Amino acid sequence: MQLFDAESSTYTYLLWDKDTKDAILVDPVDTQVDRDIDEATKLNLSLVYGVNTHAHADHITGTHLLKQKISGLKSVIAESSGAKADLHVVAGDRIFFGSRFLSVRSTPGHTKGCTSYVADDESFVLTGDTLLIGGCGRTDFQGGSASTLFDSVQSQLFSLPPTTIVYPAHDYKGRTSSTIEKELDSNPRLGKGKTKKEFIEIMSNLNLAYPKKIDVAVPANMRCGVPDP
Ligand SMILES: N[C@@H](CCC(=O)N[C@@H](CSS)C(=O)NCC(=O)O)C(=O)O
Ligand SMILES: [Fe+2]
Repeated sequence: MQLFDAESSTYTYLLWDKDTKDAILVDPVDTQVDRDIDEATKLNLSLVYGVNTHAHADHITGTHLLKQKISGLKSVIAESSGAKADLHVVAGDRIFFGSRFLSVRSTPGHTKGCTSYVADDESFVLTGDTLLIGGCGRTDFQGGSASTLFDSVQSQLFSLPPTTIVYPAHDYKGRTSSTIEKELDSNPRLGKGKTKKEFIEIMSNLNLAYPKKIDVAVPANMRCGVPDP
């Protein structure tokens, strides 16, 4: 299930095993944790993990609040993020919920710890801010690198089956999903025909304002969403 936070344009994903009802939330937002828990409760699910694709810069993750509200729930993030969590994952790991799992792919570039999570049957991939619909995450802070992001997308995401559905952590234009094929064919920043040199040039001329909450969000997210003491 895809859930949306309008303030930060963030997509949160609720995934579950339909037999065991074990469930996980990927990229929960602090202000939406009660909504997320309500959705899980309505479906009689048991939340086992709160997973982040990276230490977000634009909002505080909901993993800290989820841990406070759901007994036994564990937070998860990539070891390479340097952020605190109960469980640190590396490329090739599997995050199980019931008999279903997500495979961990390391996709640095937007941040140095960015991770994408691929469904066990490769039917979809949660790309975080690495690959957005018709775009990609910015590379101008948190150890970002356009060269690294280009390599991550080419090697770790464009190698997935063309039919794999792309579910990003954000969209700012109301779009909900894409596919690997569509992004390969027509992503204007790094789709077919775009060289790494062209991509680096594009990324160095985005001229985006810094996220409004960056100074609060990044330190909190490095503590798994614990707000400033
Ligand atoms: N205006 C928003 C922040 C928008 C932004 O910078 N988005 C990030 C993803 S959140 S770290 C991004 O990578 N955008 C790429 C793009 O091309 O838009 C705010 O103030 O929070
Ligand atoms: Fe981000």
